[in-house]
Amino acid sequence: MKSLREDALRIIEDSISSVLPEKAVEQELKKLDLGDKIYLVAIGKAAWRMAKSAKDCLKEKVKGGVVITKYGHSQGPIEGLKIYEAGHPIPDENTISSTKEAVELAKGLSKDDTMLFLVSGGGSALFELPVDGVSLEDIKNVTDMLLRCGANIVEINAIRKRMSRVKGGKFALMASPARVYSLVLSDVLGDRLDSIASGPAYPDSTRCEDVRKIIRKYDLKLPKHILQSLREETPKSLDNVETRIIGSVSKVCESAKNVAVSLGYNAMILTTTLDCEASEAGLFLASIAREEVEKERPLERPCAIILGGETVVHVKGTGKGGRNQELVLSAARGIRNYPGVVIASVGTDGTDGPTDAAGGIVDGKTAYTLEEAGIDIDDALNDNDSYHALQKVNGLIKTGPTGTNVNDLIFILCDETKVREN
Ligand SMILES: Nc1ncnc2c1ncn2[C@@H]1O[C@H](COP(=O)(O)OP(=O)(O)OP(=O)(O)O)[C@@H](O)[C@H]1O
Ligand SMILES: O=C(O)[C@H](O)CO
Ligand SMILES: [Mg+2]
Repeated sequence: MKSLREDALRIIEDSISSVLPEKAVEQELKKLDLGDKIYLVAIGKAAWRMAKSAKDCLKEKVKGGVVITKYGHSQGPIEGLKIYEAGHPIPDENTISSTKEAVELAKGLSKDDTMLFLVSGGGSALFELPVDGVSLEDIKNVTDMLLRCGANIVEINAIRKRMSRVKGGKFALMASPARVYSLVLSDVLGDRLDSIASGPAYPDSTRCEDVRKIIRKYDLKLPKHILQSLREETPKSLDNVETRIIGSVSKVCESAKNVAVSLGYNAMILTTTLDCEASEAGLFLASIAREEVEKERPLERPCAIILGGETVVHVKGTGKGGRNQELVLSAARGIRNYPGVVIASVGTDGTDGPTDAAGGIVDGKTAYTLEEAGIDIDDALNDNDSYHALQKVNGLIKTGPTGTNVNDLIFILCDETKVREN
């Protein structure tokens, strides 16, 4: 063990590195025998990096492929693969033209071929070919409406799947009789495989009646021809697909736990689906930390209590910040004068809200130091200005873009300092 802060930063660095797409793809491919006629399709924000790693591992066994990622996310040519960039979060013409290439490739496969399908978050916007009677313009309009209405990703994607010829398991059907191996980097809490990138190669668990409920719940005003497309049911089973999750918030949490144990902490994972309001989560974490110091539970100290998830912020102020920064700033109020406690929270993609920080870190001195500097934490939270407050107390964590995206890692570290200081 070093200082709580140093250990916290080490836990963050090592656990994020365990879910970098390159490493995760390589580790999984080493375990699989995909034959020597492999065709690759990669979609999502991590598509280029996943495809590069796969090509480096499988070399000339890869006979061709298509990579579709967000503008600015590809890093040059990969031999033998076609690389495309397209619109995100709203699809555009390039989404359609590059998806057509992937569809042509899939339809041309025979039973001796294998498709390696690499999936990451953002895939819903980047991989799209509308069903007959639905235009790109329709897809753009409905996507915009869905992103604004407050529906969650499972609900949004239940609708997108039905307007699409490739989502909701339909892409895997096109590749039949070839086998499809799908490696997935999850950005959906609970790792619902049919929701991640709208599950192009996974049986859909949502039904048309769910879609009707979602339309009513958010009072969506959709044109008749769109409603018509939403009546078509999606595949409920696929017999040519195998799927592995190679990165997720659960994996980051497991890895954080292992690093904490190796540094000498007793460690546990409390949840991997934290999804409440960020400032409430901060207060809750602070109360757990106090329980540790005062009552030595749930773990014996020194200890690490680890959570994964994605909290939400209803932005009302005009300040600068992100959900992770807001969570720890809120927590600082509850661990005031507890010297043996640190609470940290980071987005694994290295970006927390519209800021250059990945998240934040606070300890028992943070609240006091802010007061000395004339900053009121409640005022800062009300103005959603966590960035500037944390900046004053060396509380920002900056990693730069990490190249992965598997939600957020949040944890408490407690050492054996017995008492609360006054
Ligand atoms: N001043 C602020 N304080 C706190 N949170 C904010 C502030 N401004 C924006 N946000 C939050 O930041 C969120 C966007 O953050 P971020 O870019 O990390 O998104 P994301 O959900 O991680 O998306 P992606 O999947 O593209 O990584 C918004 O949903 C909003 O709630
Ligand atoms: O692309 C999507 O649908 C989201 O990123 C969830 O995977
Ligand atoms: Mg993010």
